[in-house]
Amino acid sequence: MATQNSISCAQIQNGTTTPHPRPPYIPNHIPDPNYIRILDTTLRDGEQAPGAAMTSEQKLELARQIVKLGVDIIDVGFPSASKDDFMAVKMIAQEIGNGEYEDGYVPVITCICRCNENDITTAWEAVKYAKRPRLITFIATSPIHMEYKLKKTKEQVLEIAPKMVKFARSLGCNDIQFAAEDAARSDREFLYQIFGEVIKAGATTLDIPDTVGIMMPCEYGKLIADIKANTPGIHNVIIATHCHNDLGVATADTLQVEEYSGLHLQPHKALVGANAFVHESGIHQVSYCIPNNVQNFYVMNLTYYTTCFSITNIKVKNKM
Ligand SMILES: CC(C)C(=O)C(=O)O
Repeated sequence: MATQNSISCAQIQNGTTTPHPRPPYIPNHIPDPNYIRILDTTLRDGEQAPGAAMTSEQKLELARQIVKLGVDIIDVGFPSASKDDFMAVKMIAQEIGNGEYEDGYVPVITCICRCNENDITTAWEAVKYAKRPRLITFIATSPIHMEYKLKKTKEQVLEIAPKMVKFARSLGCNDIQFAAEDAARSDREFLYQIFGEVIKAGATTLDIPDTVGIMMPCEYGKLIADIKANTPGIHNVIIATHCHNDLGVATADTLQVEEYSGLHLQPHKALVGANAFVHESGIHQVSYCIPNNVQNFYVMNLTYYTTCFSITNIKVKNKM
């Protein structure tokens, strides 16, 4: 399978390509504070872009290419969406999820499911064939989504989320990513509360999506920082970012995320890299920061990884 490990922030900062040893996989903890897990969601969120539908065979073929990048986690579909997507997840879990990278790492295979028993059971039936299966279960937490899409109150959502995480656990899944859909437009206090509850229920990763790509970089960075500072039990889980590019600011958002994670952009990145708009005569000096501690953090389909890995994974979503 893959020919190289994932990259570390030190590598990005130095612009080197020397493989950084991948730490052992523990669902809710990354033993090396300088290591950042990469989740590729081309086959799930990428495929949800209008007009981007793939057959299960095409998804399997693409999954065979994606693993060559050495990504840690692959989000491969939405099994409840269709029989074919169920098949795609199952086939990828069986083949790719039982393979091994050259460094001995077995990639995590994941898929999404709404916070209800049917979706979770269906998703588990599809993904459980992988050696390292993960479920991403999500529910909307913003007022607009809860009122008009879910037609549920905050209290109901707060009751459902931990209950469904426990349900997923009861099926035998010990790697559960909980996503607060539309987190960017959600009430902060509510986020701290629901995240605290799903951690207690057994979630191993918290996923904080800017679902409609609405946030400016400083706002997204502040959201992550606030969640880190205020969520009970946050040190027992991994934080996952998930930026959409609807306003064309996913790269900029990622740069802010960069500040909190200590994961730095390669200097030659077009437009935003340290070398952009700088010439050799030496009059433009650009400072470069040393990474902070980045324990328990990973990034997901961020645009500068799309540059590193040549994955195009930008999607347009219908707005609620
Ligand atoms: C379901 C979640 C993870 C999502 O894709 C989003 O909110 O953008």
